[in-house]
Amino acid sequence: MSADSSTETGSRSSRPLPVRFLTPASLNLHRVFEQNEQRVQKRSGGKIPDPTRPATKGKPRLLLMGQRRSGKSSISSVVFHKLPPNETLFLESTARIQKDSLNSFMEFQVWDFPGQIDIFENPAYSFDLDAIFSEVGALIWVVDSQDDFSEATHRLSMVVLNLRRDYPHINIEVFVHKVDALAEDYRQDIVRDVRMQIADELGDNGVEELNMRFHATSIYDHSIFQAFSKVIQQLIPRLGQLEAMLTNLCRSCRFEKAYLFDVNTKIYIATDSTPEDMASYEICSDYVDVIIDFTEVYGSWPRSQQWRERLEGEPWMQPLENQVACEWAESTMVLSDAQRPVMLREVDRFLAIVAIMKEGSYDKMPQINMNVDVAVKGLTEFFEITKPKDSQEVVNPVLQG
Ligand SMILES: Nc1nc2c(ncn2[C@@H]2O[C@H](COP(=O)(O)OP(=O)(O)OP(=O)(O)O)[C@@H](O)[C@H]2O)c(=O)[nH]1
Repeated sequence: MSADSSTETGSRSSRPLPVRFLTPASLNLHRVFEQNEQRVQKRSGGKIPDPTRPATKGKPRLLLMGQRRSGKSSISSVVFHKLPPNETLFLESTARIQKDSLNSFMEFQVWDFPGQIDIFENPAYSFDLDAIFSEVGALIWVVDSQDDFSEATHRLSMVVLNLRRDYPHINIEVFVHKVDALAEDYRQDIVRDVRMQIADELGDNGVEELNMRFHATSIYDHSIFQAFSKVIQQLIPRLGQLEAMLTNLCRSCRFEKAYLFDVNTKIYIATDSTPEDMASYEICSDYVDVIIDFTEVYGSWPRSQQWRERLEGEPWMQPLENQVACEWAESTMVLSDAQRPVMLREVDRFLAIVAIMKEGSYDKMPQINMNVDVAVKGLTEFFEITKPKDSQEVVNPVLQG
């Protein structure tokens, strides 16, 4: 879609909005980097992803591990291949490690491990641990919350004990999964139980610090995308600077909330510093869906194609040769219930800024668009600066029994 698809309903507020102009000076990223370094260290407890460390040297790898039928393949299929959640009922059990290379804003791989294989204990299999764990960005351990999870927590504890000496940098993320069957109030109780079981097991083995994060997830709502967003954000060097840019944009444009989305997966790779809430993520994520559906029907392509195919080919808003050239995609819509405009602006072929604006700010769209232009330039420069120098894939053969 090349044109602005702005629509507006309801009355506009006459109250003038103090929309500030961002200037190109805001693009002095090196200065911004320095200013924010301390703040980021404080917020992340000193654990900033270091772009030079081995885990992110090549294509970062996400490992999906856990018990049989815990939902690993379903998660991968729903998040990265747009499989409708109901269709995961027909997925077959994974027999071998499934390696998926994803061509997204950042190149990374997802390895789906068969639940029945215990790579540390099963003598029938011989694994080159270095080939598996040396390039890992995060190990995602999936626990089925609808099942007895004592075996799952025990196996995770064994994995942690086996990995901590040789691969201490690996981020371990625990997805307490299938929480859709649990009442809202009960979900955090289950997460707490899982956490306590793991803490007890590790404590019995002399490990006091529980160096992992827990997420309540389900493929039937947005929680799985939110959890993956957190996982991916750990892999982004200088995430704090991205957040600072979005916070700056929110202040200058009076946005309530802004996200930088990977449109293909609907993972958000950064947001501003205001507290995160599921509702705003859902609105923005659904808006990405609307725009994608709309462009499939009315976009600049000769025929409707799958989004994935387009991403692998031309940029998402590439105009046809015989059409008037457009430089980017943008869209604004006013939600009829809350009178709050939502806007989307393409950053590059993979990324888009999606923001919820304050009521009445639609009147200020020209200034807002100019500020967003500056932010887009800043983001483009950010990714240029932080692009890994040596992003060539390191091929590590994995021995399978
Ligand atoms: N209710 C519910 N069911 C889920 C969810 N995620 C996955 N499932 C179901 O769990 C079952 C097993 O899912 P799989 O993705 O095949 O599990 P797996 O961990 O890959 O299993 P293995 O390949 O045997 O290791 C399927 O019937 C899915 O539909 C979820 O969030 N909620």
